[in-house]
Amino acid sequence: MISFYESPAAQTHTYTHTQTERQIKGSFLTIRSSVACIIRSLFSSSFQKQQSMAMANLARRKVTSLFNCSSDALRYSFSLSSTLSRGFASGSDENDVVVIGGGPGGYVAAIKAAQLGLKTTCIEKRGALGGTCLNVGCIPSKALLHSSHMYHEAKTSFAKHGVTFDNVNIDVAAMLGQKDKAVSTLTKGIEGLFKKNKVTYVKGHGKFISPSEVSVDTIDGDTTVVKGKNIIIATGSDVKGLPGITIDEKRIVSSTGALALTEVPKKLVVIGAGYIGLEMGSVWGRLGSEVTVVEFAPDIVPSMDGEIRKQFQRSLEKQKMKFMLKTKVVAVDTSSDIVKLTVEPSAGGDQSVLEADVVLVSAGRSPFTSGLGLETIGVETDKIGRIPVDSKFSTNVKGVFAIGDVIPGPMLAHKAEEDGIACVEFIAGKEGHVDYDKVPGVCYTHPEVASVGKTEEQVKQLGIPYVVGKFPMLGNSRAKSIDDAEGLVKIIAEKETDKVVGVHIMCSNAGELIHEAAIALTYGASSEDIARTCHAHPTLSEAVKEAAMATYDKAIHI
Ligand SMILES: Cc1cc2nc3c(=O)[nH]c(=O)nc-3n(C[C@H](O)[C@H](O)[C@H](O)COP(=O)(O)OP(=O)(O)OC[C@H]3O[C@@H](n4cnc5c(N)ncnc54)[C@H](O)[C@@H]3O)c2cc1C
Ligand SMILES: NC(=O)c1ccc[n+]([C@@H]2O[C@H](COP(=O)([O-])OP(=O)(O)OC[C@H]3O[C@@H](n4cnc5c(N)ncnc54)[C@H](O)[C@@H]3O)[C@@H](O)[C@H]2O)c1
Repeated sequence: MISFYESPAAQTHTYTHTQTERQIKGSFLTIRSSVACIIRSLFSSSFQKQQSMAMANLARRKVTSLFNCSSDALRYSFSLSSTLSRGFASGSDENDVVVIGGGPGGYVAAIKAAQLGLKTTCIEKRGALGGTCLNVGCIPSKALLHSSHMYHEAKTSFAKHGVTFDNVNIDVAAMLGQKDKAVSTLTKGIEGLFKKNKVTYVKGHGKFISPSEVSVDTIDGDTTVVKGKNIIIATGSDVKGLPGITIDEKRIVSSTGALALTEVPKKLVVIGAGYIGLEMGSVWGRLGSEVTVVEFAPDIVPSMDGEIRKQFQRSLEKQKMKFMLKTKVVAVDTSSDIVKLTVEPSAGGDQSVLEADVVLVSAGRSPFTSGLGLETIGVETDKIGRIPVDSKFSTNVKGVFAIGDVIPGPMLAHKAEEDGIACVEFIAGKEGHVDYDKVPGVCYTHPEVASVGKTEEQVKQLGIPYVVGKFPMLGNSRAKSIDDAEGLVKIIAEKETDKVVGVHIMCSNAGELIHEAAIALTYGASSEDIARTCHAHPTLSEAVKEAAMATYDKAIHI
């Protein structure tokens, strides 16, 4: 399934003012240096002539992108109207901005609002800041992924490097303790940032009583009313349950329970081969569980580039993860010590029974707005519970905004943060900018899989003539030197202009490598721009450069 996301802020603002200015400036600089190069080349060696050709090509492309972005600049200038909905507070109890929810969307929005000089209060009910991401999501899962990877490496790879020991054991309690320490350090850190930036923090459940008032049942048992000229809903998402399956967080767990299992289950069945299923399946698989993943769709991670996905699945299978694709769970029996799951083909057919000690339900997440009082003030939701917003993150109710997992778009922490910053910039009468087409996604398995921009399937569907350049990690000297050379870099560029439209990387540290691609896409770079950027040796990043060379010309080391 191909999904195209449209960022609210990208609907009218593909580039911010400064980006546009930089692009224009960059284009003129490139043209100037190209002209200088051409003049020089008339008198110089063939090497310099080649350089001038490249610069001329660069200039040609930059001019094309200059025209593209000048139309954005034009749109930008037409839409430069102040968006401050109800003015700013002046010395009263009323806030300029109230944020409901202290996750990556909410806490970042609150800090940014305070930095912009707005009187700001953030309401969070769980008693700790950081939302799903810090408390039961990104951070604890990455802590366990790291710990389990170290254990797995110690068991399977250290000896190859000459590091041997008599026995390797896993202490699950210590592993969970390390994870909890990472979480509490980070959540307390955000409280510190609130103090530093003078954000008022109210601990409790918030509920609208009017478009400018939120009643809060505090965790101390009191009730208070927080008033705001602008209110941002950043209440995030919650686990999407499946009909007939009751999550008890012991034997039938959501990601939250899977992050806190006190023993390694002998058999783990994962429902849903998305990010959570594959990351948490990897954690417990590395620690010794037999992992079977049941996926409704024909493929794992349906949004991933098809070619990368195939290699990724093979890699996970080598790690002994089993997949039952095009399969659905139709019944779960928990009446005995072993959980029994009845499964059948997604399209219907013969049933079979799977046994498990623990079942992880990871079939997606739903926007969370329960008990928020949206109906009291008339904020609309769509048929799957998301809050639709306009290009400035405003809901259908004036002065009420929404960001992060609770609105349409990728359910990712960094996207929620970008939403938060852009939303308060709009509230403050400035320009905000988020482009959902350039939000990187990373699956933190081993190898990691990271991508930004369009998949080959999407480019085909859009009918864009394209070229592909690939480079296998086997040809990368750093990957070989550390004996971790699984995977590849794949770059997709427009055939006519060489502009990069998608980058997909599978290798260890792909989640770090992807950001040079994100910058390339943001600045409208060509594959030649990436290839002609000097990359340090020996680094995994050289594989990105080589894939770029393979896109517009030829790679060297393959
Ligand atoms: C296991 C797991 C791993 C993940 N890993 C990653 C990852 O590696 N990278 C990534 O980018 N994303 C990851 N995600 C997704 C990421 O956690 C979310 O996209 C992100 O947290 C969304 O941020 P948010 O601010 O919109 O909402 P949330 O983080 O969900 O925060 C919303 C907050 O609002 C509070 N709240 C709700 N209602 C009220 C109310 N009425 N009053 C007061 N407070 C309220 C909630 O308690 C919550 O703390 C992961 C998710 C899970 C579950
Ligand atoms: N590394 C990361 O960035 C990261 C990590 C974890 C979670 N997340 C975010 O959290 C959200 C939730 O993650 P998730 O993995 O639960 O959702 P997901 O949407 O990534 O994957 C859910 C999977 O479950 C499958 N599915 C749905 N119903 C099913 C059924 N009845 N039986 C079998 N399979 C079924 C879907 O086809 C899909 O492949 C995602 O939006 C993701 O972006 C991100």
